[in-house]
This record gives sequence, structure tokens and C-alpha cells, in this order.
Amino acid sequence: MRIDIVSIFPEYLAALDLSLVGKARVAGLLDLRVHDLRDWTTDRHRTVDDTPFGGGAGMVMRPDVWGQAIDELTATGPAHLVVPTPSGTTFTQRTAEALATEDQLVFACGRYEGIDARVAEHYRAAGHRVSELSIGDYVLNGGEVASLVMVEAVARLLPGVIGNPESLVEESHGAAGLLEYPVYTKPPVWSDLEVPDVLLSGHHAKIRRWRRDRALEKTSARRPDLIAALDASTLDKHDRAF
Ligand SMILES: NC(=O)c1ccno1
Repeated sequence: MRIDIVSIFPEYLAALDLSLVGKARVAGLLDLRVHDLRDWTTDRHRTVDDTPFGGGAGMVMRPDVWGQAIDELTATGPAHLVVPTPSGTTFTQRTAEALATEDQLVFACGRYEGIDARVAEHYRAAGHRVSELSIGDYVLNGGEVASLVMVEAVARLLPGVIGNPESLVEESHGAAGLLEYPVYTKPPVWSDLEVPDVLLSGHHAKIRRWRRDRALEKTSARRPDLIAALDASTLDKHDRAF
């Protein structure tokens, strides 16, 4: 997979040189390129924004500069354009899974009051998939941090990036549709707190059931919406599996 991230603050994306995503880039599992939007400007001041039509506070990012950048970056084939914005549809694990199947993602990091609406409109009309996505109901100063979040969530799903793909199965928001059960490691007693006995029992069926029950408990308490979204067959599968 190729991922292009365009920003006027490319140094914001330096974190993608680190840890698992950084290792995946070095190993050739992910072709990730960060670009400075100002490289596509043509004036002396490298201008990327202008005042909003209709008035209002702040500045809007120009469509012509974004168009030059996205045209160049998508020249090799169909790319999925992702625009992080608080006004977008919510980015979830399902979104990450869908994006992880794409050949190329282009993240357009807006700043100021955002990117001229015609950019998304133009690339949809040109046949590209365009997703305006929000990582939550709050406002950031730009799309860079949201892009970091989404790129990490997508990259870790790519083959070979996570050492043990088994760990993707039982984590929160995985196929089971639940939040993950509590996890413990050595020492068996810490701060007068003991690890649940069942986890020390070696009884794998009991451990599986205990973990399922804790996952259902946690999900019911914190995210009843996820329980409500589980169809009866999934809940039934949970019961039949233990
Ligand atoms: N909530 C968001 O995803 C976001 C993106 C840019 N600003 O906020």
C-alpha cells in the first residue's frame, strides 16, 4: 500500500518514522510519503489560503493548490482521498479495515477553516473515492493529528506489520464487536492486588469464558451501543463458544 500525506506542517508527521509504522516502511510493507503542500504553490509567498467567500472568520485553503498536489499524487492510478475534518463521518475500526484494502490513500491535511469544498467535489466527480472523516466529536487545529491516528490504525492491519496477527483478533472493536477483556502479567500480586485465579489455573476453557464474560461486562458498562449493535447470532455465538 502507498500512503501520501499532504500538509503545510510535514514535520508533524515525523512520528510515522517511529515504532511499528516506521519499521513497516523500512521493511517495504508500506510506502508512506509525506509532502509539503507549499511545494505546489507558484507565488513568491507560497500562498495556500485566501479569505472565505460569503465572509466569516479565518481563511480557507485554495482549491487550485490542492488540485495541483492531488493530481500529481494520484497520477499513477485510482487513489482514495481522505480528508480529516470534524464535520466528517466517524472513523471507526471498520473504516480502518476498509481503507486497509486500498492500493493508495492520499490524506489531505486541512488547516485554517478547512479546504475549499470543491476539492472533494472535484475528485468525487473524477471517479475517486473521497472520505471526509472525523476521529471524534472535537476540533483540532488541522488534519495532521487525525491523519496520524488513521494512518496508524490502517497500517497496523497490513500484512506483516503486527508481529502476531492473532493479537488483532481479540482486541477492542475486533471481529467479536466487544471491548477487550482486562489483561494481567507478572508479578501475580502487586500493590496487594492479585491476578484473578482463573488466569493462573491453566484451564483454557474457563479462561476463555472468563475473558468473554469480562469483555461483555466491560462493553455493557462502557459502550452499551456496541452491545445493541451485536446481532442476536453474534451474541448467540458468544454463548455457544464457551
Ligand atoms: N475531529 C477530527 O477528526 C478533526 C480533524 C480536524 N479537526 O478535527
